Amino acid sequence: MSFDSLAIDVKDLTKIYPGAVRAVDGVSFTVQSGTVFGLLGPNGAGKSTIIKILTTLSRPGGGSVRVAGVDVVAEPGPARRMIGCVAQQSGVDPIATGRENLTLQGRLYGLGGRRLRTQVDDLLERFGLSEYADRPARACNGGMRRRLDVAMGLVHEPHVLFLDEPTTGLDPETRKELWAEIFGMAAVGITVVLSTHYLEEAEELADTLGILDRGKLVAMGTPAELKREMHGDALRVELVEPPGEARVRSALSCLEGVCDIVVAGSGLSARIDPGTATAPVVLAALESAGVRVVSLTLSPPTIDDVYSRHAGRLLCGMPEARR
Ligand SMILES: Nc1ncnc2c1ncn2[C@@H]1O[C@H](COP(=O)(O)OP(=O)(O)OP(=O)(O)O)[C@@H](O)[C@H]1O
Repeated sequence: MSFDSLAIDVKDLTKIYPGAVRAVDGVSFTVQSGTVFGLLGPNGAGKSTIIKILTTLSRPGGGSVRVAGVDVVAEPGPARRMIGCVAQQSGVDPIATGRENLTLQGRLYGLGGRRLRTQVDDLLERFGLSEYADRPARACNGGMRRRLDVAMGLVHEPHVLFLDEPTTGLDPETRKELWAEIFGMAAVGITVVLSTHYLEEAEELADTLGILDRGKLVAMGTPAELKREMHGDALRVELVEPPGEARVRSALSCLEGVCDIVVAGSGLSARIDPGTATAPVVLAALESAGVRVVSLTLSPPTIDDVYSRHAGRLLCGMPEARR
């Protein structure tokens, strides 16, 4: 398949760090051009390592990676021209103006002359940065600086743009504006690879999601496909007091159609199938075990349920991921 349709092709990717840390353990996936791919996973799952390999900043231990048709290990130089990268840490020079930051970035890619000037002007306007064109970037607030970062990632017109947690720390309005930009990029054929801790953002933006856990790709599909794979309904129960996990598990784990039991404080969640028939059975079992219930809700699976199913062991390690 040509890179016109396949922007990323990763086969059996492995990276082992000293100390036998299998940061990436046999990961394979493809991303179609002009789509948004969201990479999710708890801390330490291997997201950054994969992004570093795909952007030529780290060499894989094994496997192959092609970005826009270019083998990133054999041809890192040409690969770099195909990709833009917006790291978590801002790459903006606070002393340089918005225009100087963009121009310098373009020069690093060998651009110059009228083409670069036009490109810089277009980006300043498109990202609402005209006001900062001739002012030092330190005058930008956090949201503006992030926009400038993203604009810098686009200055050489890459085929694939990598965004590592692009909206962390942004207010909701600025976050939504950046989402609109990301949709716009995909609409003009740029492939976007996004790593995020915000499940809502991943669901909203990504055409396809990959969920990583301990270096392995444990699930991949469109948000709708991933939710469909979850049978039954999500049950959420608010309890009068924290019940003790062992007590809840011994009451529920023998019931047919109940799985994925998670107890957190005075909250209990589980997957039940079939939903409406099993909910009364769960209530009765909790009551018999002396666990008092305040309320119970039943809902179709959400992306949070998908995530906790595949990578739930560390959900409490990334509380900001919950909506
Ligand atoms: N340079 C390194 N040397 C040794 N181990 C490393 C190195 N970089 C990452 N690791 C380990 O590799 C594993 C994957 O780390 P990675 O940073 O890729 O995960 P992540 O999913 O990006 O996590 P986070 O969301 O916290 O950034 C972790 O166990 C991490 O401790």
